[in-house]
Amino acid sequence: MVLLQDSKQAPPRDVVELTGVTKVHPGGVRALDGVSAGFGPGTFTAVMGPSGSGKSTLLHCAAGLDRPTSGRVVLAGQDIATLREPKLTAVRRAHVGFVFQSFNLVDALSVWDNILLPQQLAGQRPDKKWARELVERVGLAGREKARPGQLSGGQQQRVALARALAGRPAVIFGDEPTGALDLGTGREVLALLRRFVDEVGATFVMVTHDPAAAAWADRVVFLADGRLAGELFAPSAQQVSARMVELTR
Ligand SMILES: Nc1ncnc2c1ncn2[C@@H]1O[C@H](COP(=O)(O)OP(=O)(O)OP(=O)(O)O)[C@@H](O)[C@H]1O
Repeated sequence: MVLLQDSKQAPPRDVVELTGVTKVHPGGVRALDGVSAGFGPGTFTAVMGPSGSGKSTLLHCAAGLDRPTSGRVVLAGQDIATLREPKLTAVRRAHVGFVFQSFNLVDALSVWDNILLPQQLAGQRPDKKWARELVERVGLAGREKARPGQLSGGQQQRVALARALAGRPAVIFGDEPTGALDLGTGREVLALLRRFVDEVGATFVMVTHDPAAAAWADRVVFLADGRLAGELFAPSAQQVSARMVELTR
């Protein structure tokens, strides 16, 4: 995991840095329009904005799932905006973890094999000691042999979180990671995410529609019409809601 640097040293470089990122989708929709934003190591950022404001597009461009039309995206020290396949996939597999709303676990594999799968796909030797620690940290010790279908939604998302962290990625992106969970279970998953940021220095960037979920972040970045529309630091859910009301007016 990323170790936070001594405060006397220069501030740590952002693990992901977008500069003037514009994305025009096929059909001419300008989903992002000159967005510049950085995500520092050991930080938890929520990305919010009205429907269609460009949140998913931002996440996809920052994670190397999509290429911007123009601008730079530096991920773990490499400009990925112009990188072609299969190099882009290699960078993504080495440095990025994902947590999705729908968990995206492989039902034919056990919990343990799901957690190790991304490292195996990346051709890395799985770090089993770290994977065991992750299973414990997410509260699933003893359930390693279970299939995802035998687990509750909250447990499945905890497996997905362990899977995202198993390769010690520079950054983890979450697309509505609590969107399919009930309130209490969602809160448990967010508390876990928060602990991974605070205790092991993980870097987490999450798109959400939920002000209560965003309030777990250190920083909330707002988008409107594909442009940055301000940010709030360690806000309450009420402050996030108030800002969203302003943006949707
Ligand atoms: N693959 C695509 N092809 C064409 N247009 C797209 C594509 N993906 C997104 N768009 C358009 O780009 C704009 C931004 O979409 P995006 O999904 O990034 O917004 P969002 O803020 O994540 O929305 P939501 O909150 O509804 O998920 C929208 O107008 C959308 O219709």
